[in-house]
Amino acid sequence: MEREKILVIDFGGQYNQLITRRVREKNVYAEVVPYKKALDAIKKEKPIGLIFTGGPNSVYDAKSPDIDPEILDMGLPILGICYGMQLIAKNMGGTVTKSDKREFGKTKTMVDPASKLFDGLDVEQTTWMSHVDYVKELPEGFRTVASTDSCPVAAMENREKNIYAIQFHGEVNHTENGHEIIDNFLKKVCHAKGDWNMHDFANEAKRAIQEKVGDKKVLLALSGGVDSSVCAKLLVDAIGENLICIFVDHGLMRKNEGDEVEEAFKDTGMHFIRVDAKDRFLKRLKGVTDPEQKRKIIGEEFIRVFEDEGRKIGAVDFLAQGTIYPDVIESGAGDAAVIKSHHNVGGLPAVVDFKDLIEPLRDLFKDEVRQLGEAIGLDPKLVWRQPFPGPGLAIRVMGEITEEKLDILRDADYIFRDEIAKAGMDHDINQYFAVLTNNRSVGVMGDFRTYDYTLALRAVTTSDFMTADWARIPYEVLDKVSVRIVNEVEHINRIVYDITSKPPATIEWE
Ligand SMILES: Nc1ncnc2c1ncn2[C@@H]1O[C@H](COP(=O)(O)OP(=O)(O)OP(=O)(O)O)[C@@H](O)[C@H]1O
Ligand SMILES: O=c1[nH]c(=O)c2[nH+]cn([C@@H]3O[C@H](COP(=O)(O)O)[C@@H](O)[C@H]3O)c2[nH]1
Ligand SMILES: NC(=O)CC[C@H](N)C(=O)O
Ligand SMILES: [Mg+2]
Repeated sequence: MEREKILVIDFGGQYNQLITRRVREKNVYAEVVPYKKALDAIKKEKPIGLIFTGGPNSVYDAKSPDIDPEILDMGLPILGICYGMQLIAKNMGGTVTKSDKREFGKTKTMVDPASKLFDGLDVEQTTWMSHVDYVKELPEGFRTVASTDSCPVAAMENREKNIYAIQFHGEVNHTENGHEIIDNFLKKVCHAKGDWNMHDFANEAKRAIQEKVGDKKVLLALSGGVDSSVCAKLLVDAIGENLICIFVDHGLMRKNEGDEVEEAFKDTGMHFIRVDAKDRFLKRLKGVTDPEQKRKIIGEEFIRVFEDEGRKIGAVDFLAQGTIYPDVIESGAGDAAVIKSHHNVGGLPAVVDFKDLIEPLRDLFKDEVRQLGEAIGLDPKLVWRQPFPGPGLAIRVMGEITEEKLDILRDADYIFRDEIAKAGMDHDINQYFAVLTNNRSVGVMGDFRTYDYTLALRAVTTSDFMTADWARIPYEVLDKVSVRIVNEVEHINRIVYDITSKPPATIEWE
């Protein structure tokens, strides 16, 4: 049976993957397609509808991304968002112009509930806008179905042609009823049944893996974290004994973590290898202080370890990794800016043993990965672990990495995690850890002067790790953590709590 699918046509917007995710949340499968490949993809995939994304350009610039006009005549339901709406207007005979003021942020919007898009909603809505260009004249056959004080056409529709468009971003949470609007498009315009779920995703991912791998061997980079553990389960279900899991103990793990990971996979029947690579990682990181340089060295060294292990096994064609969407986007995929280079993104180095990468989770957000883990029956302890970055404590020791600093950080971090668990907050806070800053300050202990490190505590709440808020940990808990750490861990005499959200900060400090 053909699965219902929505294609999200990418014009370079920041929220494209978020759009696909909103669609998947409504139990309709969706995937992003670059605009240049849209026509081919439509013919091949036979979607039930299209969504055109936003984008940074202006439609009237000659060099801007455009749509193949044939697509607008195929009779497929279309939802244009922002740039996507402007493209529809331009291509169908309307006009788009630059406004003299930018409309940005939450905006009062009057909608017409008689439009299928706004069915069931009140006339007055809050939407989230981010644009300077706007549709000045409607294309023929369209009518206005929403407006704001400064934007006469905040949404338009052509019922006969099943083409709908919104100037605001319905995919972001700041648009009060964005979920309903997208759901209306799916159910009332595309007539989606909405019967897709993570079990289907798992089955298709397994089938794709089997097809790609055949009877060859796959080496999985397994950290014991959520993403690679979900990958391990998916792969072992798909290819059984042809899967070999390599856990690299790079000496940058948290206290006791290496043993815990080994314990978790020991009796699963999977082929599991723990590699002690501490010396080679620390040697390469010696004297390195720049965060991006640390990340690049670690990413490269990981691959070299996998290669060495692959050679020992012989004839391993594929390297699998638990790369997920936020890793990809923050490392600067497509036209997005590089925030930080995640160690596992950027593809394989030019000279490498492996023929290809297998990354079945590349399109998913963290919480979707967890849903998938639950759907395929992964141990809940693994599904609900807090994430831990591949470069490990290397990016939590500011400045140069030494064994002494790593040990200080491990002990302090352990106490912080222990107290959070004792306070029963380990499920409410999505990620929490300590950072050893490169700052020293003067203190007094037992009548003596100390001149020691400042430790920072970081704790955040988030569902997708793309944005995050700092966790409101009660003072009493922070107090306990602080007293314990300065008493139990030598060389820390001052503790600060990080109260920045993401953005503008990131979760990790480097
Ligand atoms: N110590 C390690 N040994 C082997 N592979 C690793 C290690 N650390 C990271 N990786 C690889 O890099 C990928 C990305 O790391 P990342 O930390 O984002 O994911 P994870 O560890 O699987 O899950 P989580 O985000 O929950 O920690 C992992 O999925 C895994 O394939
Ligand atoms: O595997 C990883 N390799 C990396 O290089 C990396 N950098 C950040 N992280 C994790 O990603 C999430 C978002 O982190 P940031 O807000 O610091 O970018 C948080 O969960 C971070 O712990 C990484 N994970
Ligand atoms: N976010 C967008 O898609 C912006 C579209 C267009 N560049 C504008 O400013 O109106
Ligand atoms: Mg990890």
